[in-house]
Amino acid sequence: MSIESSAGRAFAPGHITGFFEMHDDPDPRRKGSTGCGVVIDGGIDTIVTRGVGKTEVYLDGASVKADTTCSLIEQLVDFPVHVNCTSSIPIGCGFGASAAGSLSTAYALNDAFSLGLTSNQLVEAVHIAEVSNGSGMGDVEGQYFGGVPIRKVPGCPPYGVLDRVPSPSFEVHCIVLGELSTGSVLNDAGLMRDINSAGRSALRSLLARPTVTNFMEISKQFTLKCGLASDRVMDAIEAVGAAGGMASQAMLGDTVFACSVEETKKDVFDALSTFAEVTTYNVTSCYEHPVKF
Ligand SMILES: Nc1ncnc2c1ncn2[C@@H]1O[C@H](COP(=O)(O)OP(=O)(O)OP(=O)(O)O)[C@@H](O)[C@H]1O
Ligand SMILES: CC(C)(CO)[C@@H](O)C(=O)[O-]
Repeated sequence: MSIESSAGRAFAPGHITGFFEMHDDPDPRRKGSTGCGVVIDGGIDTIVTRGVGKTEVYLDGASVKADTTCSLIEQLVDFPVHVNCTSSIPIGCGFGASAAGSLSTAYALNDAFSLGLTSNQLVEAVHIAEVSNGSGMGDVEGQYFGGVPIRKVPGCPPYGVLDRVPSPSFEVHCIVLGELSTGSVLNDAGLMRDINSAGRSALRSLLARPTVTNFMEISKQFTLKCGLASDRVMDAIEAVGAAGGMASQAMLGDTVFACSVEETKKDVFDALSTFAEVTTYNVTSCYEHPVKF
């Protein structure tokens, strides 16, 4: 329901990718990534109203360029929109912020202006905006699916095929050490060859044993193979391992995400704290059970 006439509000969660493979295709709906990640309870909360003159996007109070969100809006409506995003995830650090900002905008527009679109139609519009701007390749599919989504076939519905690592809810602890531009990695053909070959075998291994522990282990192996990690990222991953937890690099960011069983949670948190401020998010999932990886 709209919060007032011609205003809409929606939240979309962040998504951290552990490993991925890119798939090119002339049809943007089929172009995208396969891989696996986690959907977190931090994300972007967006309010939209009809704009005056031109579309404007504000993020945490400041005006931003937001090309992805602007291309999404152009697909859905033919009038200017005022977009006000509030984020509880870092931007440009591997949390899928461009997709979360665009997906929340899509839901809010659908509500505010009674567009009558389904979730799949909104996801398709965001997916097209993401791949045509090179800001993401599969985050939006993960975000709408939730939990620990496995992207088995690239693209938006009905082309993309998703599944999930079955798991109760658990926490992920994150540290951001810097920024990594998604575009600069995706446009580097040499780097992408290594990433794609590592991503393909990672997906095969995960599907053979789809558990959170295996996801974390495979993501770490992927991080080691594709060489995107800074020294500090590698040191933090090692420190978490020594503290009894599991950690990997958030793709594509200069960011580490970690999880652990209850017994080592404090040690893992303390280990990460020596590198940077730790933010803890919850990964919601399909069933409830005391966490036991
Ligand atoms: N509605 C929005 N809210 C926030 N950022 C947005 C929005 N639309 C577009 N953006 C832009 O997305 C960029 C961040 O995207 P980028 O792909 O670099 O990282 P990310 O989406 O946070 O992480 P990932 O590496 O997981 O894709 C920022 O420059 C920001 O301006
Ligand atoms: C390309 C990517 C790793 C970073 O944005 C992510 O969008 C994904 O998993 O497709």
